[in-house]
Amino acid sequence: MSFPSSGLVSSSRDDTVTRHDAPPKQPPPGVVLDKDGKPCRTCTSSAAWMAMMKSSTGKTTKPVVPITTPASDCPPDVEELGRSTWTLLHSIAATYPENAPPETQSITKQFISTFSKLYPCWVCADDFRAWMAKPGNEPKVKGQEELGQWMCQAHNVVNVKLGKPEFNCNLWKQRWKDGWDDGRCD
Ligand SMILES: Cc1cc2nc3c(=O)[nH]c(=O)nc-3n(C[C@H](O)[C@H](O)[C@H](O)COP(=O)(O)OP(=O)(O)OC[C@H]3O[C@@H](n4cnc5c(N)ncnc54)[C@H](O)[C@@H]3O)c2cc1C
Repeated sequence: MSFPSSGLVSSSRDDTVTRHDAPPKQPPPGVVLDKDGKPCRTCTSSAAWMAMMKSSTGKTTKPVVPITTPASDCPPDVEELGRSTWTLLHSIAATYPENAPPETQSITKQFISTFSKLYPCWVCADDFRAWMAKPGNEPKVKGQEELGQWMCQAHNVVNVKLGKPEFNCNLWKQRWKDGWDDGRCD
């Protein structure tokens, strides 16, 4: 499926901005388009994706049973991708050295920089890179506590953007390393 020549501003991974000249055509509500005008699945919630599929065909695909959420072995939407990625990123912080040697600090900075260019939700990646580029927001990689706090702060920026509550960063280690003090993870 494609939405050619959307007329909308769309951005690409190399930070160029493309304007299509054809008459404007709105993407379906909540659906983010890629630079080539095709819907970006990893930038879109599964609810918006399925609504688009339904409206484009007039019916759900393979309607053996009413489908309200995709099967668990479908390509990830923006939320599943995000949850999996935060799990990886916070887990890296949770297993990071207390005091990282220079080589480890260097590869961690490289990893975060590369990650922010390759993240499959391009709108998310663009915003993440823009936030990191602001003074004071560059990755803090000297040791575990510093990296964990920075990751928590970065995650909170996205939480706020999405209208979600901020996470208490004093608790990041219980959530991602030690388990909760009440013992439910033991
Ligand atoms: C770099 C990045 C940028 C993103 N940008 C966007 C975007 O622009 N638009 C969009 O729609 N989605 C974006 N996402 C996805 C979004 O952040 C969520 O992952 C997604 O909405 C699913 O949210 P969730 O409520 O299931 O929990 P998530 O936000 O995925 O969090 C998973 C778990 O982490 C814990 N947690 C929550 N906040 C914190 C924190 N601050 N520190 C430590 N632990 C925490 C909680 O226990 C939570 O259940 C982005 C993801 C990443 C990795």
